[in-house]
Amino acid sequence: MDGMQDSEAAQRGSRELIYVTRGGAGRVLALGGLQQLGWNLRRAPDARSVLRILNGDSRKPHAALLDLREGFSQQDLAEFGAALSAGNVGWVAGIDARQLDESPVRDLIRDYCYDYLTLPCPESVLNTVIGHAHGMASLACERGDATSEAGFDGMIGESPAMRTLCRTLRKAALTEAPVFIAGETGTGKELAAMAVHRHSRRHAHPFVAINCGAIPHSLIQSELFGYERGAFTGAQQRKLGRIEMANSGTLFLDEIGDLPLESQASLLRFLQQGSIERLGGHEQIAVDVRIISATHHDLDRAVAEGRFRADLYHRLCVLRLQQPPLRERGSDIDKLADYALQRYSQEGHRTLKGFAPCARQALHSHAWPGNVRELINRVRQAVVMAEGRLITAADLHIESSLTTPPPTLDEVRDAATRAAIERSLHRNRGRLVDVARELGVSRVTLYRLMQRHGLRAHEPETPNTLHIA
Ligand SMILES: Nc1ncnc2c1ncn2[C@@H]1O[C@H](COP(=O)(O)OP(=O)(O)OP(=O)(O)O)[C@@H](O)[C@H]1O
Repeated sequence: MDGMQDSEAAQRGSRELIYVTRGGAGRVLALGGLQQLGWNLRRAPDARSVLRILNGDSRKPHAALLDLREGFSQQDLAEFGAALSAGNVGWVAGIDARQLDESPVRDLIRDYCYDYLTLPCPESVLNTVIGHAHGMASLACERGDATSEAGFDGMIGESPAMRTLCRTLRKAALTEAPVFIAGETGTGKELAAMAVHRHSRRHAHPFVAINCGAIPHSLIQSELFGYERGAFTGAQQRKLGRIEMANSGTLFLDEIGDLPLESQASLLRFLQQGSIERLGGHEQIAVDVRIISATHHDLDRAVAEGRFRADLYHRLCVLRLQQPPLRERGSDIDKLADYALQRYSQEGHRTLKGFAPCARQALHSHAWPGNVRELINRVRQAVVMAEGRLITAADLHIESSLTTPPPTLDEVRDAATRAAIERSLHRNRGRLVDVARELGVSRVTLYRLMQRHGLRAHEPETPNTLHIA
């Protein structure tokens, strides 16, 4: 541990305070009074030291004071992201007033901090503000413990993948950083976004969702930014856009990958300026929203292919979460099925007792391309259609998957080998020497494998020949 620690206070179960500073010993001494107030003070000069402290005790709530008055370059600030979103920490930035004009400092405060203070300030003020930050971090921990059985904020699931996700969601709720949720359709991205909002300090303000993929391109600008009366034919009165409706709260941009390039530029401008202009309006309107975005498309690929702006991508993907597909969530499938049965049981005409063994087996052999949404819909339909006391695989309409047995390990290995050789042949334009080298096998082995998998070596490509007429 760097710096000081009041062991007496620690024994009393004092509150943890991380003090991040590049200032001299005097800075730390100036906070000495806080130890008497029950703070266990630990000094960290950089992001790595913060992570080291949190790794030791990641579940415990901490307050942290990030004293930005001296010694931090822009690069240092950029590197703080991971540390500022780790653990259960309520961050408070300490700055001198002029620093509020510096956009890296403003961004850091807005995205990650519970509050900020201009330093120096009276000890009582400091104690109150970091006390509140610590209180918020403690609340997040309590929620975590209380909901570990039933999932996070209504999200059913206790699989390792869901536990990891819920831990990350709780941390995300403690910050203001833009969150990007990736995941297949129906995995619960919107539910996760609502959970972050409800557990954030914006919870008393609106949560506004917009599905960028479901709105015609010609209407998306007016949906997002609103319009003034007379802005276009048919605009008979002023209409607020979704961004403005979400003021002080959270805006959930679903299927962000479908946002047309024109709207991407306008959204980026809004994120940079913190203000919007309604269509047909001339006034800049300041709007304060936290952005959570999601998509089931591969956004990295969309950036690489020029369909999504890289600068907007970096603005949106500060905290990146991955929503696991249902097929990777093991016993969560049973829990979700039981939950859906309980929820919709009154819709059926007879009292159902649960799932027959064949239904349980079917639930686990199905690939769930539509994930949780598909599972809920199938159970709901089965509740209505079931004729016995137990829901069967046939009631769920997934019996066909039972007739296809899952692949054996040998089959999986064979398929992977064949695919790897095919890809390498393609990459190396059929040159077997290079394919063998790339795959780490001898040429003889490669021939043998190709024969076994029915692969033919096509003619290696020769350089283009120039024909002169
Ligand atoms: N863990 C969960 N516990 C309970 N219900 C869930 C869970 N995950 C998803 N659901 C339910 O599944 C349905 C689909 O969830 P949601 O709309 O959040 O998915 P999505 O990933 O945003 O889908 P899409 O990509 O199609 O927009 C909703 O009815 C939601 O309530």
